[in-house]
Amino acid sequence: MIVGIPKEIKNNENRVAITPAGVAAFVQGGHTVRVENNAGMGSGFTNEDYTTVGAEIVATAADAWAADMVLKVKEPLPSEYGFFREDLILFTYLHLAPEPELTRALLEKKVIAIAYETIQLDSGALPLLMPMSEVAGRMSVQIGAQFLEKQYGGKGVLLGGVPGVPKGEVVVIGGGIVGTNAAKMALGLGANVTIIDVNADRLRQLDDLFQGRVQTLISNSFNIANAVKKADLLVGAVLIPGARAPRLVTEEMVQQMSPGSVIVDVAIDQGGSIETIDRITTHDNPTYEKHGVIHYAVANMPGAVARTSTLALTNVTIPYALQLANKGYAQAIRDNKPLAKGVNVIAGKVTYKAVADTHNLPYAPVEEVLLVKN
Ligand SMILES: NC(=O)C1=CN([C@@H]2O[C@H](COP(=O)(O)OP(=O)(O)OC[C@H]3O[C@@H](n4cnc5c(N)ncnc54)[C@H](O)[C@@H]3O)[C@@H](O)[C@H]2O)C=CC1
Ligand SMILES: CC(=O)C(=O)O
Repeated sequence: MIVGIPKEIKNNENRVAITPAGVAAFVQGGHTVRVENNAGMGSGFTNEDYTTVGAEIVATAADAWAADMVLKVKEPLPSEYGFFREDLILFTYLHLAPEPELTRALLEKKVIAIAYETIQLDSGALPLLMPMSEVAGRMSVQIGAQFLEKQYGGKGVLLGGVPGVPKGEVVVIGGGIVGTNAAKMALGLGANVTIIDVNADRLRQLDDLFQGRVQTLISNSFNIANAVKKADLLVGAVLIPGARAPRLVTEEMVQQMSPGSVIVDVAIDQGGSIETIDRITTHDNPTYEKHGVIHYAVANMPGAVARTSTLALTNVTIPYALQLANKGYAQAIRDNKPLAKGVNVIAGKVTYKAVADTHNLPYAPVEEVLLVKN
């Protein structure tokens, strides 16, 4: 199989979908890997690092997309839709719920679109989202701490306080991977931390994990309103896999926050969980102010710490990509239930229910589509 690795083109997206170690594994399996010129530079991998282990360097994005399977990091942008074609295997983050146009383009061109973020183990864990959620969760607090500083427009609160002075209040909505990692960092800085989740069992686990050092609250609008009001830093970290993020924090709640507070909505890649977040921001221009509150809504946060993120991401994506290459997509999907859950679009059908429901499109189970297709 020919595997293509285009250079990422999203604003400040420095990650790349393969490392030299990944190339070596594909080449050992008898595959050809075409890496776009300088695709790895943002993560510290030179063209030579790739050619040494057997990759071909290709000059243009079109050359990299002319492959049987394209591995990427972020969802394709409109300028890349022209590379779609029938039976191209596209393995990447897709986040289709807030992306109707991308969904339509993948359907029309009958791409086999497999989303990292919906591959799911029987335990419910999302193994290809997890490492980037660890990164973004940790980053959310360091970013929030920075924007709380006066010179960045914040209210001038040090999250850990100092003896004799109140600590900062960090409120995290969603106690999964992002939320847990945000809480770890916030506690490490010495802040007061509240975690809100809809799943009471998850709150019990968090209470054990943090040995009572965080306040846990069940998610309802009353608890959210009270917690948001006192937050210096609010982190949005909810997820319903595949679906648009629920809007849990209303504009009225944001108006109750004190001026110079900061919101970091990590869940923006699934559409965002805060009503006043009405746009995706970029690393170049990461914040805007509304009701005196700083809003941060960057959808590719890990791109800023690309070396760490590329290594962490490819550790988990490449084993699945190798199965797709070694067995062919149909057999790989049949053999691997978690991988099958990653298939969002195939043969012009939406095969992930939450995506179909969000866009009011018919849903077709992937197993049924494969039966008809092959
Ligand atoms: N902006 C960025 O660069 C990045 C964004 N993300 C995104 O962060 C979000 C969170 O990801 P993970 O932590 O990995 O997900 P997760 O599945 O580990 O955790 C989500 C949590 O939200 C909770 N939840 C669901 N509905 C809720 C509600 N109504 N109220 C309160 N809690 C609720 C769930 O019970 C779960 O504990 C996802 O949208 C993910 O794609 C992840 C990495 C990077
Ligand atoms: C999860 C995701 O969208 C990212 O790492 O950019």
